Amino acid sequence: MSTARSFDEVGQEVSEKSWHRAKPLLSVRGVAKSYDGRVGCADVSFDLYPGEVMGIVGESGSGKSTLLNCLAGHLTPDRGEILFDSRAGGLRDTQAMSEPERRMLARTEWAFVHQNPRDGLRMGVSAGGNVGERLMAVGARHYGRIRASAIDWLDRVEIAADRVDDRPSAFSGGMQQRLQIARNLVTGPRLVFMDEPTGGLDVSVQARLLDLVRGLVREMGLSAIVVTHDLAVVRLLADRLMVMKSGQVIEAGLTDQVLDDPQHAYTQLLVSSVLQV
Ligand SMILES: Nc1ncnc2c1ncn2[C@@H]1O[C@H](COP(=O)(O)OP(=O)(O)OP(=O)(O)O)[C@@H](O)[C@H]1O
Repeated sequence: MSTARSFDEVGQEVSEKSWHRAKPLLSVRGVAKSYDGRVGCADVSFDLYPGEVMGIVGESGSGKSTLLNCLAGHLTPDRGEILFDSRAGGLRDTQAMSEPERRMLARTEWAFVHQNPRDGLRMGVSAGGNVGERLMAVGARHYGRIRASAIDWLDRVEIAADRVDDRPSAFSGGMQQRLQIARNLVTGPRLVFMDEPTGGLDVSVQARLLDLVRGLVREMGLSAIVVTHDLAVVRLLADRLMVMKSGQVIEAGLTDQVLDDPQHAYTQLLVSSVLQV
């Protein structure tokens, strides 16, 4: 059997190596998930590099959430492989991990920002408690330092220190979302999954939140996977983009390239429908 590779394969490998100069943080190969025969997502493969933000766009029902939940370990794919280059144990097959190992990964190296802050916050616990308990979950014990860290993180997400003892239910939607982000980032994760992070917010609140997220992602060198139906969100946040339709990735590439020169008719429709608004 010949082991020779085509010119394209070698060229792609060389250009990826020189472009990223790093090992992928997350490698996804052939991930598929169906619900009683209905396709959720099918045969999705990509690499995510350290410090890179990948956007996933597509219309409602195209499989974005199914894919994100498979990647984050909330759903078990029917097929495929998800490898994560963990700080603790090097390259790990996330599906082969035990449940406690996966929970530890989710607390330390991963974060998940839900569309609805209520799904990612403890509404009965103070703002400071929401942030501080994440530090306690990874071993912090000194009350003064935990509270100081919590106040520092509230400041980073533009929540005044005098709101530290208020419950999230006393916050606006935008503040709740910023608190959810603080709670997720306080432990210094490497990979953040975001499901429609600006969904359900007013346009002006969305813009401010996006600016904040973009600043934090850059400052912390985070890798992120952002699911959205809003092309403005990916334009601002994502380095690369995958477009999904009926569970399949139909187009992928650098965000500006895909949005400025969409190749697939469906992507062209998505882009032009936004331009007409
Ligand atoms: N729990 C479920 N049971 C059965 N079918 C499901 C379930 N969740 C999703 N699906 C189906 O899988 C397909 C993909 O849905 P998914 O929610 O992943 O899409 P999406 O792009 O995230 O949509 P939206 O933007 O509306 O959240 C759809 O046909 C949907 O009906």
